[in-house]
Amino acid sequence: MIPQIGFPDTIFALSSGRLPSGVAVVRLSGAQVRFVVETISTTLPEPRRAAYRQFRSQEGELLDQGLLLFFPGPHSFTGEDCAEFHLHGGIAVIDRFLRELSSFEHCRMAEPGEFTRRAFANGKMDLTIAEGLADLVSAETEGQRRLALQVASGAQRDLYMDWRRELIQGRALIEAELDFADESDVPGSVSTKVWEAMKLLSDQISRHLADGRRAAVFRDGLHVAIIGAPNAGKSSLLNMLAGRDVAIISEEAGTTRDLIEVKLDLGGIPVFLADTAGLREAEGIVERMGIERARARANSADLVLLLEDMRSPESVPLPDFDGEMWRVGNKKDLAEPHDQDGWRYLISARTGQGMDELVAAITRFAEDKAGRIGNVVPTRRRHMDLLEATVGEINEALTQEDLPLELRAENLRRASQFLGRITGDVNVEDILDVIFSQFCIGK
Ligand SMILES: Nc1nc2c(ncn2[C@@H]2O[C@H](COP(=O)(O)OP(=O)(O)OP(=O)(O)O)[C@@H](O)[C@H]2O)c(=O)[nH]1
Ligand SMILES: [K+]
Ligand SMILES: [Mg+2]
Repeated sequence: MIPQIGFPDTIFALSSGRLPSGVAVVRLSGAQVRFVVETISTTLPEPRRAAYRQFRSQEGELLDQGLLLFFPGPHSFTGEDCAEFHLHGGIAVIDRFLRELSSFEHCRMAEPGEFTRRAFANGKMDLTIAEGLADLVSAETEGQRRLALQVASGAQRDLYMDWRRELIQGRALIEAELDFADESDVPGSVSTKVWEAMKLLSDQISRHLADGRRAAVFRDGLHVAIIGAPNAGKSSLLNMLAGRDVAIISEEAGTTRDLIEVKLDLGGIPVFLADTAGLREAEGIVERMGIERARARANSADLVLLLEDMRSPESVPLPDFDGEMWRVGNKKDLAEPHDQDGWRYLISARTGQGMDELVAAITRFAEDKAGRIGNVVPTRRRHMDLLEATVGEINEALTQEDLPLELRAENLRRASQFLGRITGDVNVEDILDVIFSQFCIGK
């Protein structure tokens, strides 16, 4: 049985979404749960079975009626006694119910992520699984959901624990060789094998880091900027791709002054698409500022769509940009056949011609950037930093061949500690606040 770490407070929160809603779930965890449940609904229901009950205040006033579930510790999400009240999702209902819970001694509202933090403290999950759950709750695209689920199901933890075991074993072999050096007839033979294995491990972690840099696109999204001369049809293209009237369109050159951004979901990848001010020698200060923003945005984009009116492509002062840029010819509906040279894609932002091809191409570009989901990848900056530190230690051990073996074994020890910090097996007290504060309340 997992020993329960004694938290003094019983915590509760609205764990379901925004009110009003059909049903709202209020979750509790802690030592007072049995008492609270018995007081509000007279008796404790059978463990893990939904019971239909009336819920009453300590003064006997009817608060609501609905389903109640009781999960005795340690076989619960947090490892403590837990309960769930399924209430009517009215603002006043929930407000009154939460006030009632606060009136119990040692009961208080949970902090963001506090349920999961208790689950971690009680050995119910490692840190990567906790983080995967947070990502699962906040996943907005299919790609994010699949990555988060992979992490939440423990694939990342298993991989890092394997690597850590390998490091610990390597170090143990080297230390054994040191201890028994005099008796060994072929000194150095064991450690040679260990260093070979460590080289393979270091390469494997480096590849994993490279996959992680690609997969960051799932989290941070792909940034696409539409630039071009005034009246090329940039805002028309943005509206067409967004499927709604986000930006003002007019025949007046210089309509758009500010950056206008929409978020699309292309192939499960979040794509941030920005409409920008038309590039020209502007008279007015506001337009000049808008053009400055357009350039800055194009410079930091993963992909730039340079939009041109096919009938009269004007050369615009291009931002100096070394990323991917596609020339896209617009107003195909108005253009003559001989106007059609020199563009990668031809579209009409008014009629929608060529739009499917363009969207498919941006989606392919995003997918290439992100790599395939399937490999386990590090999903957070925190993982990347610690993995880089791990590789750094291993490589130091590998390259410092003239150093005494003790010191090189010490590098391996530090490497395994860095890995242990990812899963939370090695002292992580200092970072727990940061990690769990990013969760939502009620999780
Ligand atoms: N016929 C036709 N008209 C278009 C097309 N795309 C845009 N237009 C028209 O061209 C004019 C300018 O379009 P906008 O989308 O405002 O152009 P813009 O590039 O955002 O212009 P600025 O914000 O001023 O830089 C509007 O009158 C649009 O209706 C197209 O594919 N076909
Ligand atoms: K315009
Ligand atoms: Mg515009």
